Order: sequence, then C-alpha cells, then structure tokens
Amino acid sequence: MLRIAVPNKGSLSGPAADMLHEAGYRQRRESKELRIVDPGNEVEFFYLRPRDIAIYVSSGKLDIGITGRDLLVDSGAEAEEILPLGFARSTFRYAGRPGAATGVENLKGKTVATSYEGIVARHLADHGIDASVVHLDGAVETAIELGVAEVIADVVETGTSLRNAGLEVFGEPIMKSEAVVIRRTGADTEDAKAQQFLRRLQGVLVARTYVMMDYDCRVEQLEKAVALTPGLESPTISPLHNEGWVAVRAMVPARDAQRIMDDLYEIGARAILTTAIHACRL
Ligand SMILES: Nc1ncnc2c1ncn2[C@@H]1O[C@H](COP(=O)(O)OP(=O)(O)OP(=O)(O)O)[C@@H](O)[C@H]1O
Ligand SMILES: O=P(O)(O)OC[C@H]1O[C@H](OP(=O)(O)OP(=O)(O)O)[C@H](O)[C@@H]1O
Ligand SMILES: [Mg+2]
Repeated sequence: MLRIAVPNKGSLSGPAADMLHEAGYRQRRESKELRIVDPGNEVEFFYLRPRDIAIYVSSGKLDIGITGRDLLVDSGAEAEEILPLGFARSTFRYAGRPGAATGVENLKGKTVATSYEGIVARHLADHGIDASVVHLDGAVETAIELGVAEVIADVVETGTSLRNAGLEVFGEPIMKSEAVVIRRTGADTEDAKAQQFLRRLQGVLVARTYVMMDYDCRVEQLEKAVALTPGLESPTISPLHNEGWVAVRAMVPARDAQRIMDDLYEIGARAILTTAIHACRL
C-alpha cells in the first residue's frame, strides 16, 4: 500500500484534497479524520501538518508527500521535489517599514522575524550577513509594530497583509514557492505504485491546463492550421465527406484557446469547437 502525506490545514489542504479527488482517490469526509485508506487504489492517506510532511517523508515511513516548496526547503529534511502542482503559489520575501532597507546587504546587526527560520538563516549566511533571527509561528507582519523585530521575512501572495501592516518588500525574492510532491532523497524512482500516483496527478494538471480543440479546414490551409495547433505530439487529421476539407483535433493550452480560435477563423477554419478534458494520461 502506498503511504501518502497530505496537508491537514492551511492554504495547501483544500486544493491538495481537490486535486487528489480529481485524480480518482478517496478523500476524508471531515477534517478531524487523520488517516484514511483507499482500498480500491491501494493507497493510505495521512493528514499531517504541512510543516511536518517533509520530515515524515524523509524518515522513509511515508512514501510520498504534498507540501510547499518553501516548507520543504525550510525543514532541511532529506526529501526532494518530484512534481510541482501549480497551486499555493507564493514568493518568500523580506519586508520592513518603507526605507528600512534596500536589500539583504543592509541587514547586518538587525533582527528578522519569520516562521521560516531555516530559509532565512541560510539566505543570510549565503550573503555573509550576521543578523538575528526570531522565530514566530505566524502573523509575523505585526512583529515590527510591536518591536519584536526591525524586519520580517514572510510568504507574500497578493501583498495585502503587508500593505495592511504598512510594510513594503525589499531586495530580491528569497524564493518562489508552490505546492509540490516530494519523496525521500534517493528513493526508488522506479516504484510502480508511486509512478502511477504521479501519472494520475500529471493527468489532472494537463486536464486543468489544456482543452481539446476540433475544427474543419481546407486542405490548402492545413499547414498553417497545424502550426497554430501543433498538439502535444501531433494533431489528428481526418478526411471529411466534402472533398478538399479535413477535420483537425489537437490539445491546446486553455489560456490561449480564444486567441487560437480567432487565428484559425482568420485562415478559413470553421466549426471550431473547444471542449474540456476531464482526465488524461500522456
Ligand atoms: N496567502 C497565501 N497564498 C498562497 N500560498 C500561501 C499563502 N499562505 C501560505 N501559503 C503557502 O502555504 C504553505 C504554508 O502552509 P501552512 O498551512 O503552514 O500555512 P498557512 O496556509 O499560512 O496556514 P495557517 O497559517 O493557517 O497555518 C506554504 O507553502 C506557503 O507558501
Ligand atoms: O500576500 P497575501 O495575499 O496577504 O498573503 C500572504 C499572507 O498569507 C499568509 O498568512 P496567513 O493568513 O496564513 O496567516 P499566518 O501569517 O498566521 O500564517 C502568509 O503568512 C502571509 O501573511
Ligand atoms: Mg499562514
């Protein structure tokens, strides 16, 4: 049975459960459940604190985990990222009162509050900066106003939390994060059950980012049309009953679909349809 760690709370937990559900896995019905078995798929899910997931996975007791890249790096655990999942996207940044600093080089002798001590300590050390790091559990934006620190390092998504606290980011982003699938460093990459799990999640990612496009076009326009819709491998071309016309079918990125439909129409394609992909294996 494959043993998988899933975030039980916070920004990662809802989207992770949605993705697993879309991939055909049974998920818990209520938030107090800490583990469930999905016998049909031979998988057991453990609902754990996102911050602890890399530690469990590195211990080898759990095969795979879903967590944030920033949490993985912060933990320093012997686990590695194997698939980015595209949700819980954020950047990790320094912030302070306007004008407090312009970059990491100004932080010598300062106190930095953060929930991600591992990332910050390493970043400061990499830049040869001697500063104090104060660990706080959350709501670190308030630490400056309350005099616990001069600067913070925190997760930023929209920037609303910083603005509300009268703070501004400074310096280069320390890292970019999103939800990721992880496994123990050096784990067996050929494991068939783990491979199947990854293929299912990849299928969900593709189904979320691509649509299927069908259209008819004149044979003379086919080369131009195929250049607009090259598909993942190559588009399917079928003859139509009307001579001189073909039907084309190809996957296209969902965000480009309307532009591609306009361009196809311009070169004379007609009956252009897009449909959602519900699941896929590439
Ligand atoms: N506002 C946000 N937008 C996007 N991702 C976020 C946001 N806040 C946290 N994350 C990401 O979620 C992960 C942290 O999850 P965690 O559950 O520990 O914190 P949280 O979502 O802030 O929840 P809580 O603070 O309620 O515990 C990290 O990978 C982080 O980058
Ligand atoms: O840039 P924004 O869109 O405002 O998002 C970033 C904020 O979201 C998270 O906070 P959360 O609400 O999880 O509280 P916490 O600080 O207690 O973790 C994070 O720690 C930031 O404070
Ligand atoms: Mg938080």
